[in-house]
Amino acid sequence: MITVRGLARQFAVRGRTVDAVKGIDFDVSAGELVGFLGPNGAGKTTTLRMLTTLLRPTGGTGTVAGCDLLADPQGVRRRIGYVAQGGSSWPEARVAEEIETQARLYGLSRAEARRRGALLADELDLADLGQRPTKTLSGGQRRRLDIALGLVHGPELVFLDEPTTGLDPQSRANLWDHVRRMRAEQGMTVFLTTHYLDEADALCDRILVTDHGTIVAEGTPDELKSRVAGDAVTVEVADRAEEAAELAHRLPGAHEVTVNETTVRFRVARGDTALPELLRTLDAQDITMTSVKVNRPTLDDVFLSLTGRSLRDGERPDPAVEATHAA
Ligand SMILES: Nc1ncnc2c1ncn2[C@@H]1O[C@H](COP(=O)(O)OP(=O)(O)OP(=O)(O)O)[C@@H](O)[C@H]1O
Repeated sequence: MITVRGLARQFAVRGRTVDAVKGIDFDVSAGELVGFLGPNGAGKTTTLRMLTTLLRPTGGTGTVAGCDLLADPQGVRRRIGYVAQGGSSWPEARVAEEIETQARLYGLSRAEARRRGALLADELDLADLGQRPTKTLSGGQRRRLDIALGLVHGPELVFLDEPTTGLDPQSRANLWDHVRRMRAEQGMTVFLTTHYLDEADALCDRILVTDHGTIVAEGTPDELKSRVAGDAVTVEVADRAEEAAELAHRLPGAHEVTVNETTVRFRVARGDTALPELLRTLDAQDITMTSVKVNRPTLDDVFLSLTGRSLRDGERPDPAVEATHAA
């Protein structure tokens, strides 16, 4: 459904070149729900705008929904849905009217637009809001309307740009349910960008992890997590942390042992089975353990091990580039 090879985009910013996307390759099969995960500024939106033909690549080739990205952008546009970050509804229009109007813009007959609008409103819990002006909707309702508008012409492939940014946890979980159901019922292919690890984990069949304009890893959430070797164990001791770390180091399979003041951290294949032994050895040496925590690997650990940074750090954008955006 999507094939890209060497896809690249450069921007000229104040006499210098920004490589927003640096020649990426990937494939998405029909019916897959794929997440494009990365921190702010990684190149997610730029990639999405190229795939939806809103931005011309400066390098590479691609086929989207069976049409060549460069030779047949109109064919691509006809076959896809795109839900941008900011949404695309007219503030004064009523919800039902807005869905129908956009369906008509895609060439559906009035009857078909009405039928399709009612179906989507039903599926996305918008049926009771049909007469409300779109400007009065809550964040979650508005995102559901945005998605209805992106799907109104029955696309085989839909792109969602950070669909749940700014929503509360309840609305996010609700929206995930809707996306899953619509995918299951309509057999669509979904490609979404996100910087939420839990979203990628809960929703996606497969994840492409991106950073600084390149793809640094890809796989199912479980495959990616299994790349990080073992559980993360964090032990607090009353004192003598260096000695505790030495003892932790001797546990079978323990690795990446670090000490920070009274905290000892390490990784081990099974944290739950390693702990009783650690407790015994600490006890035998009269070292008091005050707390302990075992964490299963997360996608953030994957990102950290691949890039040396946490996705949660929230990188500061490049000020020169930001200034250009604002201008
Ligand atoms: N029109 C533009 N002109 C100049 N630089 C740009 C432009 N659009 C994006 N960039 C730069 O390209 C890089 C990638 O930006 P992009 O918006 O694709 O990242 P992102 O991963 O979508 O981030 P976010 O999660 O914040 O939306 C950033 O350094 C950004 O500042």
